[in-house]
Amino acid sequence: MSTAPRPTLIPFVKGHGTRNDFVLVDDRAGTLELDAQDVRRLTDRRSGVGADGVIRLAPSSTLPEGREVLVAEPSAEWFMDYRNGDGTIAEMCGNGVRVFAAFAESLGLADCARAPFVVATRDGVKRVTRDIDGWYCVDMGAWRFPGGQGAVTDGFDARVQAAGWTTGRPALSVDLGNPHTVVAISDESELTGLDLSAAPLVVPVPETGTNVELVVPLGEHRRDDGAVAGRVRMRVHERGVGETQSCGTGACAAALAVRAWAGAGAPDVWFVDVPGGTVRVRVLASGHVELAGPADLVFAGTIELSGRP
Ligand SMILES: N[C@@H](CCC[C@H](N)C(=O)O)C(=O)O
Repeated sequence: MSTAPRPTLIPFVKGHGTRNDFVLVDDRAGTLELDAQDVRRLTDRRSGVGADGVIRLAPSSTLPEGREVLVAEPSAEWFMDYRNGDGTIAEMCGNGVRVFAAFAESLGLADCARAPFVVATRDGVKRVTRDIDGWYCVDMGAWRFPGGQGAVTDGFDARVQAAGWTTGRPALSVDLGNPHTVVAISDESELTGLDLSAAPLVVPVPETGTNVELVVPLGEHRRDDGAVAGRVRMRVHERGVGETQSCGTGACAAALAVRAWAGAGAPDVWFVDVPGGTVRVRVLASGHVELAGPADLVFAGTIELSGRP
């Protein structure tokens, strides 16, 4: 075991995507070990930087999951090592991967307006581009309803009970690499008034936990280009974090669930309004789903990580 003291002054950049916020750490050397306690220290909103999660940028070759990705996609040089605020590891983060791309651009590792940036994640490869409005578009890959075709036919395979509800309501599980459970709320004032300070109960209890999206379908509208798009309002309680202002994989899950409930002929493009802004979800003919939205880097600093109890 090495006796060399690890560096305790960690430079970081703070970023967010529709106010889902992250501490970004540049570990191009691939030598920084962040444990769960470090993550909780970084994300603490009073004694740390404050964020929903931590994202470490590291060479894919330095992590087993990264090496696995490199076999299939040798250009996926950089790995998005995402951790929830409570220190747990999650497979994927949709807002995070956009912010990761903006961070990589700031380090000169990518130019998403010129060529897709190929990111290695625990959910495989994600390709990120930047459009003329400055939004980052991510091919999030394949998605599925774990309840199978039955879930699509019946529309539901689970029940969710939020605080104040006397009983569970029908919900749909959606797998975006990480787990989601989507429940529809009929009116916006009920959604606004919901107490999400505790995780809603989900039955059957998901083995590895779940992110819960509470959504109000807002109907469909014709856009200027003639295409029809759907709109959804959403609040989310994230596994390993609590209520957040936005969740990119959650927005994809919400759009996919509402589209399935709407039945044949439902639009492929959905705008998802979250407390922190709006993102766009597009269901692609390839069977993949695309997430688009802003990504902002807001400040940089250095934080002391020593003095662990
Ligand atoms: N905010 C993220 C999702 C982060 C991971 C999630 N909390 C989980 O544990 O699965 C997003 O934008 O997708």
